[in-house]
Amino acid sequence: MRPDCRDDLVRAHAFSVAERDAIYHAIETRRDVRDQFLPQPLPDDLIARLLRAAHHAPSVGFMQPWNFILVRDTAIREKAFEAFERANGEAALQFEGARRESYRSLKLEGIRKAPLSICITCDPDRAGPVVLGRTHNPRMDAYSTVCAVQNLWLAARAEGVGVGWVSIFHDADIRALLGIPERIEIIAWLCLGFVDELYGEPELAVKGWRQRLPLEDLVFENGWGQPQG
Ligand SMILES: Cc1cc2c(cc1C)N(C[C@H](O)[C@H](O)[C@H](O)COP(=O)(O)O)c1[nH]c(=O)[nH]c(=O)c1N2
Repeated sequence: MRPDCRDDLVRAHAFSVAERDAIYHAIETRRDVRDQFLPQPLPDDLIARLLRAAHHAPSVGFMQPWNFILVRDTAIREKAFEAFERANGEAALQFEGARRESYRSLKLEGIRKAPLSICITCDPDRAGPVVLGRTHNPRMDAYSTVCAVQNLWLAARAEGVGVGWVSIFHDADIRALLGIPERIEIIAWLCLGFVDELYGEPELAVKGWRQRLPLEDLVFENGWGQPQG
């Protein structure tokens, strides 16, 4: 056996079992939160840890294109909620009949209830016009910013903080509300706060909107549509 194939060497960089389990626990119990927010403000040191987690996300060419706009102000959050309501009325009309009624019964934001919102943006110019890894796909900077969102979301789960992503807006409304320049892309509006409970499964699944797909149907091998052997 080659010495570098010894099991203890191959696994030298793995976490301990307890650490590994904690990571999977955070991943599997992370939830999108809409209605379970408590009003207590989040401590500054906790918010700093969440932002640090987000800032340690991978990014194309290490461009770190993100900014984080913290919105605690009640009047601004109220205006964001009004923007959501306008867009949500339009969204409901995309569905017909019972599905529309079902959509209307869902709560799809926690903007007013959560004590903190964070708008996460992407600056495409952060690292100059030519970015290592972005040349053939300009969306890579946005994808990087989404990685930051997910880091924050998982760290929040570990901290007992609920996060809800709200995307039912016209960008122009949020841009005007927060003074975001045209060249900056709005990636996410996140609602954050401590929670009184968390769903064990996605709320949309619990409420019958849509179920988790079987993983085996989504995994191919060596080509599109080829099931695993
Ligand atoms: C890009 C993006 C955008 C949105 C979301 C997610 C993501 C990734 N989600 C949350 C989404 O509904 C939720 O993640 C799924 O239903 C799965 O549930 P869990 O996140 O596992 O609880 C979401 N939820 C909601 O109530 N209103 C919204 O506008 C959005 N927008």
